[in-house]
Amino acid sequence: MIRVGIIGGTGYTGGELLRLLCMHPMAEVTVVTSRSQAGKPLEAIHPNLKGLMDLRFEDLDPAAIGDKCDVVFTAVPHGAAMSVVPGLVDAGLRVIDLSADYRLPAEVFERVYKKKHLDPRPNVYGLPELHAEEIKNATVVGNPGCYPTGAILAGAPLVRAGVVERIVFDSKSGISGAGQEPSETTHYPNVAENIRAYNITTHRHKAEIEQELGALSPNARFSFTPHVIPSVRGILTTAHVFVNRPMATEEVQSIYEEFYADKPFVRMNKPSLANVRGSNFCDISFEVDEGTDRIVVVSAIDNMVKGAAGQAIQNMNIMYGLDERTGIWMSGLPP
Ligand SMILES: NC(=O)C1=CN([C@@H]2O[C@H](COP(=O)(O)OP(=O)(O)OC[C@H]3O[C@@H](n4cnc5c(N)ncnc54)[C@H](OP(=O)(O)O)[C@@H]3O)[C@@H](O)[C@H]2O)C=CC1
Ligand SMILES: CC(=O)N[C@@H](CCC(=O)OP(=O)(O)O)C(=O)O
Repeated sequence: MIRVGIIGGTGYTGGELLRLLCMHPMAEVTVVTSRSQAGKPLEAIHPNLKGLMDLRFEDLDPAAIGDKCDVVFTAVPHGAAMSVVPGLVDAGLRVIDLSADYRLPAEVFERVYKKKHLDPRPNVYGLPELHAEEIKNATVVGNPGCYPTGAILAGAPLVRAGVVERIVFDSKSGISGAGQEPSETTHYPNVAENIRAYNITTHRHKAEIEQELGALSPNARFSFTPHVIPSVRGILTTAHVFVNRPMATEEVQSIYEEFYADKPFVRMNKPSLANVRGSNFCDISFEVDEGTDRIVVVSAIDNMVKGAAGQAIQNMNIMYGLDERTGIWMSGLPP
């Protein structure tokens, strides 16, 4: 059994890690930390866990966690993770960080997040469909952001094929992406029956998209605009892909099928938030805009699963030599 710790277990992604790990046959959660709820049972914050996990929230003590765990998920805000990760690594633990602290090189992080990086180290970008080999042996994995997961998976096959001039990503997210702390933007009357674009040209996730897709084709250009929609979960991304030569539907289809041939969590399937809710799938489809230089690619993920906790468990499976589907394959054990 892999012994698992969760730092920040009261939050949305911490709760989602707990929900999914209940179903993992090779992992056992042994420690869950919280600054605000230490001493209380998990079900005080996550009533869905009643009768499933007999644990209490604890204070964060890296040495004690080192004795009780093999791997730790840090599910805390940006900037907070890099304060705790060095202590966890010193205690002999492997870390999968759900925040943005280990996704970008320190100098890029400092420019984008306008914060000093306290723990610069080579980053392993935890998108298994692109980086499984590096993830296998990593000590610290930077789990991707939710928007970049849907955007990169939508664009990567055509970008790697060398046909892309430019992609404009237009993404719509459910409000759980903003975390459990209430705010004016998450207040029900401001979300219900409403759609809002924000950080229209400047969202911090553009740097992750540029890092990953730019590595596949250095001259391609990328734009990204996020929106919040009145849903709790899910991100639908429409990628307007401008290509440098005419392409037939059959050619695009075979580029996607080949790229994702052995990637079980990416399905060529009509994307809708309902089809991926609660699952680790990224569904993708496309349409060639005949007579123009545009191909429209659409992807859908659950931001809390493939965009966060599910992908983090997929990374853990790869780090421990398990089938990457273990515990997160909806029909139980992989065949
Ligand atoms: N929500 C989503 O869809 C996604 C989120 N992420 C990222 O994952 C991380 C967690 O997100 P999410 O679960 O939504 O966040 P939440 O705000 O829901 O939860 C974060 C938890 O971290 C703890 N915490 C808050 N501040 C600090 C701090 N300074 N030091 C230590 N612990 C702290 C809090 O628990 P307590 O006060 O009890 O200690 C809180 O419950 C974030 O970095 C987020 O950006 C990534 C992908 C998707
Ligand atoms: C709707 C919403 O507010 N979304 C968040 C992204 C959440 C996320 O998962 O990204 P990180 O892991 O990088 O925080 C935002 O735009 O900041």
